[in-house]
Amino acid sequence: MKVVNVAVGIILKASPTSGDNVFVCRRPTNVHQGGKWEFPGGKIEGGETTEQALARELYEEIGIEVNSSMPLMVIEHDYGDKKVRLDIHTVTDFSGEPYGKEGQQGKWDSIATLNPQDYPAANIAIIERLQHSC
Ligand SMILES: Nc1nc2c([nH]c(=O)n2[C@@H]2O[C@H](COP(=O)(O)OP(=O)(O)OP(=O)(O)O)[C@@H](O)[C@H]2O)c(=O)[nH]1
Ligand SMILES: [Mg+2]
Repeated sequence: MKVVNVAVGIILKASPTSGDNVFVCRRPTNVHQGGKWEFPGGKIEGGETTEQALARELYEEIGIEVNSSMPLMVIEHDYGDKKVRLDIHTVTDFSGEPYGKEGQQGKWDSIATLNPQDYPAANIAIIERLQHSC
């Protein structure tokens, strides 16, 4: 099965006033892993670098402009119906206020209390990594 390459952004608030420090979105019900929460991002298109895809997807999906990003980890996961390779980057330096630009739900949430069950299975390792470093 072909692997789908995906750029994923962990959008971190520089100085959170409450515990809410990461921006997450809800996947529409009619798509792969629909209804689950996710870190915004999407498929890397032919000819794009991961950084270019990340910047494009984050502008399209949540309306922010990425100024810089840092590679965090890569996860490969086989869902049975689909194989994905997630190239995950943290983004702390961006312009604009993120929102669900495609009509999807979007919110700031607290890393410490993210529930992996609300996310696609590939995200369990991401959430563990984030929770162990905060
Ligand atoms: N964006 C995103 N995708 C994820 C995450 N975890 C995860 O398994 N995926 C999977 O990565 C794949 C591609 O992501 P996507 O559906 O956002 O791609 P996209 O924005 O280009 O969508 P489109 O092709 O409908 O425009 C999906 O199969 C999705 O289930 C995550 O945290 N964020
Ligand atoms: Mg997407």
